[in-house]
Amino acid sequence: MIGPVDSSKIPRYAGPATFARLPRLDQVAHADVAVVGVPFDTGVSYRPGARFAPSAVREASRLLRPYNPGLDVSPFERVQVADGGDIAVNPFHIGEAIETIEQAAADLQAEGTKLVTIGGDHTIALPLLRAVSRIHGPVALLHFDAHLDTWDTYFGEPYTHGTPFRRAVEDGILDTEAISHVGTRGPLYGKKDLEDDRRLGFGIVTSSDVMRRGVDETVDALRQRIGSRPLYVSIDIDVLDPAHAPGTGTPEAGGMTSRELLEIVRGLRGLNLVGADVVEVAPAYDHADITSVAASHVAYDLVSLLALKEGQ
Ligand SMILES: N=C(N)NCCCC(=O)O
Ligand SMILES: [Zn+2]
Ligand SMILES: [Zn+2]
Repeated sequence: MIGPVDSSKIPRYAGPATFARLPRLDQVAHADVAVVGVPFDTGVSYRPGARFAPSAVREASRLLRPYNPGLDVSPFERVQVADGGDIAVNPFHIGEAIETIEQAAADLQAEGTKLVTIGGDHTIALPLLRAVSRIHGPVALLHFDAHLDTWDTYFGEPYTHGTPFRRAVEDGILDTEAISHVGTRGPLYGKKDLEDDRRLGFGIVTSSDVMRRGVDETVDALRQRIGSRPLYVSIDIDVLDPAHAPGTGTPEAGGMTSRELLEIVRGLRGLNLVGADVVEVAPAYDHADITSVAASHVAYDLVSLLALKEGQ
């Protein structure tokens, strides 16, 4: 196993950044888990800039340490984890970008590598789900987000960051017995948004539900719905309150704390996780790397969950 650069020997701020100072994919014979950037933000409806998230999150991940006490695992000793670099996506053509992302993710997964991707805007969840469903069939989905992202079109366009999960249901790549939004809040276009969303099969745990029920009850309910199904986790960083994640494109007041999000993610231990993404970090709106640090820690916990599962 090739682990991260030892920060007790080489200062953690030295050298080019890979996620958690891990080796690059081309420096290992095989990776069980890869962290891959998808610098694409052509699908946004408001503030742009998520294309810069992969490099900002890598920079913010320099302080991650190799033992994860929250999950009692040293993920980089348990399985080979590597930084897969960025997928080179066309910023001028959303349709082509979606195809490139699906193919790149499918190629990596064909080698037996599980992916944690760093967006990019939420458009990228669609091709990533398409790629995992090629292997696993329809997957359960846990979607952490202030937004539903099940709207139909924006300006007549079907592929945007507000529409990936409607397209995914239409594609038949989600197991609609087990798809949930977590952290939903904020104004909608109309009540119909919620009716359409329910008709697609989604369950909703709002941000207020999390606050009222607490982490443990929330986790229990989510786990029951998911069972042993293959599970994909998509985390829009705007699920966090703007106080915890100012650096994002469509912020909504009244969100979860980063502590709540991390605890819920850790509560997914033992489930059949097959892939995950962390999207919508927009570094230009960030302050003191608050958002990139939160995203790097969430990604670290997702990698740890995969390491626990893959290293069995
Ligand atoms: N941040 C994501 N993924 N979607 C937000 C879309 C909200 C809107 O423009 O109405
Ligand atoms: Zn969102
Ligand atoms: Zn979203």
